[in-house]
Amino acid sequence: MNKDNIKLAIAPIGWTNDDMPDLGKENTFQQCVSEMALAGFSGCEVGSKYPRDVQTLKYHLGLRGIQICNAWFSTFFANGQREKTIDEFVNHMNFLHAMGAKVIGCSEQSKSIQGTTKSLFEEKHHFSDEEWLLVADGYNQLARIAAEKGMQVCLHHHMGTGIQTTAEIDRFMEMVNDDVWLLFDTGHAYYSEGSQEAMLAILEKYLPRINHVHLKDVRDDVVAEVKAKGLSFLDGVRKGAFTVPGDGAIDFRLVFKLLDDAGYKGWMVVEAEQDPALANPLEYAQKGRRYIRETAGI
Ligand SMILES: O=C1C[C@@H](O)[C@H](O)[C@@H](O)C1=O
Ligand SMILES: [Co+2]
Repeated sequence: MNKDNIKLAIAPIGWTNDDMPDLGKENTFQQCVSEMALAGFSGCEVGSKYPRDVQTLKYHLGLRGIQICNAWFSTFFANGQREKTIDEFVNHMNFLHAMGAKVIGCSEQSKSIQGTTKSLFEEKHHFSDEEWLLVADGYNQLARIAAEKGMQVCLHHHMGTGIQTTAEIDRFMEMVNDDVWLLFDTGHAYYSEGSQEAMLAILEKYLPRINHVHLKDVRDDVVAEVKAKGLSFLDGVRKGAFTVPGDGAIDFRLVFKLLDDAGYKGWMVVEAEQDPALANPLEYAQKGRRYIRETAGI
């Protein structure tokens, strides 16, 4: 890949899991960001253990040559919580802006089952026409607010949410304005659609609308178990559904080629939540970094 176009980051969720804070609770913020730098990354997203004071966070990241590229934001438009979502979004955006990030990765969490014990493949919510209108209108509004700060909003399609499948991503992207972008997550696309081809089809279709990329690999045998036993999203994470690029079923050479051919400019973030007691975060960060060097040439 063209190394002038790409910056490589890693998500802190491999050290301490924000969805299940008991996973990796022993890992400290400073250990996490030191190991990110040691593994060869120059950026990261924001985890629950990070200091939220801008000066303190900049100080610790500056020591290690790490930049903040994005932080997850949950929206609740379909639930009718428009004003509350927008108020919280403005605070979140201002924090990210102060940290120098350019994108704000959002996930529509109304009726999401990602943090519940519900069966991932059997009990997911499907938005009604009315809910879709609320979501699209809300995201158009967030994009307008972000543009005033010179920032961009992107939607994180996610397992267990109302915007998970190819059809749901299509519907969302058709309904929103062109200044709402897509955060493409390889792992969630593969997990949802069940094949490399379907995952790549989403990437190819939305290349001009993708402004942030999460690189997650998937272990097929764990996904099969989640399906067969009717397990939840979090059960799957604990069992190791996700891992770093090069350690699962996805052939990332095709992902990198599509992005490179399209002239993608921006961050690629290794994001591989699994149990840190089973997958040493530094070891896996190094493994993912090595694979990217060998396959993307960066
Ligand atoms: O971007 C993400 C953030 C996490 O909190 C989430 O559950 C994970 O799967 C993901 O893709
Ligand atoms: Co992600």
